[in-house]
Amino acid sequence: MSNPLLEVKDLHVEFDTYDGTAQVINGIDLIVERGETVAIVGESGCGKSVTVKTILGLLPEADISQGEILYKGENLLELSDAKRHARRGKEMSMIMQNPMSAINPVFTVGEQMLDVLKWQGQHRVGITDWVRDKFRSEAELRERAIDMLEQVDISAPERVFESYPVELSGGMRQRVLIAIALLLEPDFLIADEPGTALDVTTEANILELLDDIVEEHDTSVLYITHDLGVAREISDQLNVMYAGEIVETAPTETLFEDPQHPYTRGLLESIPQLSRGIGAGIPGKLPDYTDPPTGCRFADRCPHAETECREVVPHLRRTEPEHAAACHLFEGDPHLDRHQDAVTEFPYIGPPPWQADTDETEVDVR
Ligand SMILES: Nc1ncnc2c1ncn2[C@@H]1O[C@H](COP(=O)(O)OP(=O)(O)OP(=O)(O)O)[C@@H](O)[C@H]1O
Ligand code: NI
Repeated sequence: MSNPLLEVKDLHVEFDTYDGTAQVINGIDLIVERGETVAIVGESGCGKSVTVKTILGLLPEADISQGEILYKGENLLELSDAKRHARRGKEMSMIMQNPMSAINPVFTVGEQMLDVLKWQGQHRVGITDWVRDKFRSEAELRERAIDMLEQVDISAPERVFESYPVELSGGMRQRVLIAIALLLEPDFLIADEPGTALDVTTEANILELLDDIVEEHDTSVLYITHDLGVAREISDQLNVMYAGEIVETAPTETLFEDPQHPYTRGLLESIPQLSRGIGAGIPGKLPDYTDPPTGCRFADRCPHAETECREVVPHLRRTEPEHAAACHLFEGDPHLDRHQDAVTEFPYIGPPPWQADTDETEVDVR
């Protein structure tokens, strides 16, 4: 059977807020196979960052009320802080959403890179490695850091090595962050919207770069984005997230060819409006996490919602061998039939946007 690198099972994450308990993550299941790039897409506030920060153990204020996070078969939630920290150092690495907040402004790029090489690497290595690392000369470490800067396509690596973060452009800083994240050759890389702070061309470059590096080092990646186009480009498996739940998951191409959940379909249809943000094409907004709906969290925005949808939580279920959706329209065969009707009457579910384009072209030609 499969032996995934990461398996998140029925994860629930809550926060205490002034308005009460915010039930942000509501039973997420997630699998990252070895060597695979998995994306999570969803609109702003749907819980993407909370999910990845929980995986990395970076949210001490969060209450993880239920669930398991298995990494190489070991439940991270049961590990001591020290052990978790060690995993994070070598095996897992993260590229943060905001490059400026993730880099320390008072140290040069080089100082920060050397720091990672000297200290973080130590947690993971055996004693022989440790002794070897300890006596490895500063010059050697410097060489390795500069080599990594070169690998992320920084053309003047020596100069960047000596620079302070403020002296660099946003794109350059993001490259530096990628270099730092890859320094210890992690098995697992989490990238939380590494492109958001950048202009489109720079983002495309960064994506390409990440893709190359990941292939070369056989790294598994969990990639967070609110951009379906980006997710399509970079991922093998796609998870659509809505209000702290995974509402649909499938191999990326399958998901684009046969989107099933009404939310996914809404997202695909609103691609032309992406400049206004994902989800902007779907009327309504995310529910209040301190007072979430009883049934489907998307029901209020779903023109096809029925009584059952408002009363019963739809769980993620397999609809095809590699495809799962959390929607009552897909529960059992009779419901599948019901879905066939829904396809024609559902306002968001016309033909997918790219097919609509093709049809139009054909009409023009005639
Ligand atoms: N430490 C916290 N305490 C209380 N609520 C939090 C905390 N961190 C996040 N939240 C809430 O959890 C929800 C999900 O936030 P999250 O940052 O995961 O969204 P996101 O999907 O990453 O959005 P974006 O695309 O804007 O980054 C939000 O409503 C947010 O206010
Ligand atoms: Ni986020």
